Amino acid sequence: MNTVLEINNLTKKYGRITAVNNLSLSIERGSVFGILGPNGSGKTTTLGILLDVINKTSGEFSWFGQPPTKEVRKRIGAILETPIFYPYLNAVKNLEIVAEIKGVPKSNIDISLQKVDLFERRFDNFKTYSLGMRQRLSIASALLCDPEVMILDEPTNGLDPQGIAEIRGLIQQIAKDGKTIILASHLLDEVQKVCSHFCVLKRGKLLHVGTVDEVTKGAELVEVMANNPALLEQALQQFKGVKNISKEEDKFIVTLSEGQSAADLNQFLFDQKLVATHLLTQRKSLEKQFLEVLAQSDHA
Ligand SMILES: Nc1ncnc2c1ncn2[C@@H]1O[C@H](COP(=O)(O)OP(=O)(O)OP(=O)(O)O)[C@@H](O)[C@H]1O
Repeated sequence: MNTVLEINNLTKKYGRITAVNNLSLSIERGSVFGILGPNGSGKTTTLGILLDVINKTSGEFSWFGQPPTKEVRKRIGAILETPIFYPYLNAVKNLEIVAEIKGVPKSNIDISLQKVDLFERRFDNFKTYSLGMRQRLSIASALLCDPEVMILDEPTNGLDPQGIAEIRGLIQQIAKDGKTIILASHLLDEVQKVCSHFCVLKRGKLLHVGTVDEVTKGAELVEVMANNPALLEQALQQFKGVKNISKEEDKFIVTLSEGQSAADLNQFLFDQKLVATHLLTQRKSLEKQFLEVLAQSDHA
C-alpha cells in the first residue's frame, strides 16, 4: 500500500473555537477510511480543508505525496453537500452539465450511471427520484472524472433503511473497483460495516486511529452474573485478566485483557468458589469501543 493522504498537525480555528486541533493522520491507498465523531467534532471542517473549500489555520497535508494543488485535486471526487440538480432534467442531462463544468468527456456519463445502478432510470426527470436515487446520482456525478479517491460526508443521512443499504453496498463496490474512500460519519454501525480503517475525533482532536478489524476482533467482552453480585464484583476486580468492568443492573460486562478468555475467567471464579449463573462471550463492537474511547477522553 502507498500513502494517498498525509495530514500533519492540521489546525482550524474559528475565533475561540478550535474545530480541528493538531490533527495528524495518514490514509493508505485502497482503504475505506471512516472519520467517526459526534456532531461538531470537526469532520466536515477537516474534509473541507482537504478539498480546499475551507482555509486551514496551520499545519500541512499532501495528496499522493504532493502538495494539494488544483491539478492534484482533480484526482479526488467528493460529495460534501448534496449537489444541486435540475428537477426537470433527467439524470443524463444533469450529468452532462456537470461533465461540461468539470471538463470531463460525456462518454463517462453512462459508465457512472451504470456504477450507481441508475442506468435504467437515466431518462427520468430528477424530481421523480427517491432520496436514495438522488444520493446515488450525487455519487455518479463525483465518479464522472474517474477519481482515485472518493470523499463522502455522511453519505446515508436522511435515507430509509433500503436507501442506506443501497448506498453502503455502492460504497463497497466502489472500493472494490480500487478507489480509496474517505467517509465522515457519526454512525458507528456504518463505519463498522463499510470501513477498513477508522479514526475517532472529538472536539477536533484525534482520539484513536486503527483498523476496524483490530477493534471488532480484538479483546473479548464477557457478560457475567452470579447469585451474589457483591461477591462477584469483588472477585472480578481481583481477576488479573480484566481490563475494564461495567455494570448493567446485576450483570457485569467484563473486557478481558489480550489473550484472556471467558474460560480463564470462569475457572478463576470457580477457584473463588463462585458459580456463574450467566456467562456470555460477546465480540467487541465498534460501538462499545467508541463509547469507551469517548468516555476515557472525558477523564483525560
Ligand atoms: N463557519 C463556521 N464558523 C464558526 N464555527 C464553525 C464554522 N463551521 C464549523 N464551526 C464549528 O466547528 C466545530 C466543528 O464543526 P464541524 O461541522 O466540522 O463538525 P462535524 O463533526 O462535521 O459535525 P456535524 O456532524 O454536526 O456536521 C463545531 O463546533 C462548529 O460549531
